Amino acid sequence: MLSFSRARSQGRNTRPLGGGMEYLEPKRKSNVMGKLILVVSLTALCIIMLKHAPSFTSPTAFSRSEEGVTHVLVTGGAGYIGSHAALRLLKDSYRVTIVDNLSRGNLGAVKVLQGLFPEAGRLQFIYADLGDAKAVDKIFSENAFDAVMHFAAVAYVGESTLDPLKYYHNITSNTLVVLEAVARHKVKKLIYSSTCATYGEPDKMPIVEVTPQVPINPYGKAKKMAEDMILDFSKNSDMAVMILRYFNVIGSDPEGRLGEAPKPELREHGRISGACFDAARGVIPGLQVKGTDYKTGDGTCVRDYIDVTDLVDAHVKALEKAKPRNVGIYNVGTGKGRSVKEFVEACKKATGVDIKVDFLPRRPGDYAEVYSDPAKILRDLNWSARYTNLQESLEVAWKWQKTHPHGYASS
Ligand SMILES: O=c1ccn([C@@H]2O[C@H](COP(=O)(O)OP(=O)(O)O[C@H]3OC[C@@H](O)[C@H](O)[C@H]3O)[C@@H](O)[C@H]2O)c(=O)[nH]1
Repeated sequence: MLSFSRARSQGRNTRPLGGGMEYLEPKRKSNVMGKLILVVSLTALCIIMLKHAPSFTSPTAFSRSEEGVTHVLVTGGAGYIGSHAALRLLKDSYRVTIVDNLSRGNLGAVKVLQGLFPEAGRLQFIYADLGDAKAVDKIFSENAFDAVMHFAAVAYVGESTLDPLKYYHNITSNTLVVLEAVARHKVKKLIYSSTCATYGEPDKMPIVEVTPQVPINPYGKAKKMAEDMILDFSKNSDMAVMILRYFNVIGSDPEGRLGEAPKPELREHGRISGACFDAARGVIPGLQVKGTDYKTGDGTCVRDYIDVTDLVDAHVKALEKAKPRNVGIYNVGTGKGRSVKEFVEACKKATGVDIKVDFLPRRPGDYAEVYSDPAKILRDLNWSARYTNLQESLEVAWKWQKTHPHGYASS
C-alpha cells in the first residue's frame, strides 16, 4: 500500500479495484504485463487471506491492555473446553486472545466466536504451537495479558498409554514454555487446567483436594508434573494461581453455538461422550464399553460428569477471586459418581437411539472409580454445579451434534 500512495503523490493515476485494493496506472509500457500479473496475484492473495480470516487476524488492536478491561490469553481456545471458556469470557466483556495450533481444536469454533464478537479489540486468534518458545515469547511481548487460562493439551487417557512422550511433551514441556513466558512478562494470574487423573486410584471416595496424587497413566502424570512446576514457581512469585482439577467434562453451549468436535482420526482414543454420539449417529457400528470387571456397583468404571457450562463458570469465578501470592487448588465436579453403564443409558435416552453396545476388556490406564468432593470450591469460590442432570446435559450436546454431523465443517 505504501507504494500506491507514493505513486499517487508522484502524480500517477490509480483507480479502485475493490476489496480495498487499487490499480496503479503503469509508468512504462514495457512493464504492463508484469504489473498486471502482480496485481492479479495480490488480489488472489487478498481473497485467500479473507477466506481464512481468523488465521490472519491483525494483532494491532491488542498491543496493550486497556484500563479496566482484563485481557485473557486462552491457550487451546479452539478446543472443546477452551472455546466454551472464550465464549463465556467474551460474554462477560473480557478481551480474549486465543492461541491454538489446531492439532485438536477447530478453526470453526474460532470463526463462530468471531462472528459473535466482531468488534475490533475483543477477540484475537493466533495460530501458534506452545512448543515454539520464541513464538510464545513474541506473543507475550506484543500483548499485555492480565491473565492466562492454560487449556491447551492433548487429553486422551488411552492415547497417553500408547504415546506417553507426546503427553510429556505437549502437557509438561509446553506448560514450562507458557510458565516461563508468564514469569518473564509478569502476568498476574494463571488458571491451570488440571485433572482428576492426577489422583490416580485413591482408596477413599469422594476425592478431596488433599487426597494423595498418585497418577496411574502418562496423562495424569504429565498433568501432575505441570502442577508441580507451577506450584514450585509460585513459591517465589507474586502471581495468583488457580489449579482446577476437572472431572469428566460433558455437554455443550445451551444456545447451540459451540459443541464438542473431536478429530475423527482420533476416534479410537475418544472419550465416552463422543463415542456415544458417534454410535447414535451411526458413524461407528456401536459403543464399546471398555471393562466390565471393575470393583464397582455394575462392574464398569465410575466417573463424575461435569457440564462444560458449569466448568467455565468455575474458571470465571477462579479468575475473579485469584489473589496475588496465593494458590488455590480446586476439584471441579458434581460430587456424584455414575457408571459407564448408567452413562450409556442416559445417552440412549438423550439421543432417542437404541445404541448397540459391545462389552470389551479394560482400557489400559483406566482407574475404577473417581468422583469429587466439591465442598472446597463451594466454600471458597461460591461455585457449585447447576447442570447435574446427566441426560439433560447430553440432550443439549446431542442437539448440536445433530445439527453438526461433520462438526464445525457442517457450518
Ligand atoms: O469408547 C469408550 C470411551 C470410554 N469408555 C470408558 O468410559 C470411561 C470414561 O472414559 P473417558 O475417555 O470418557 O474419560 P477418562 O475418565 O478416561 O478421562 C477424562 O476425564 C478426565 C479428563 O481430565 C480427561 O481429559 C478425560 O479424557 C472410562 O471407563 C472408559 O474406559 C468406554 O467404555 N468406551
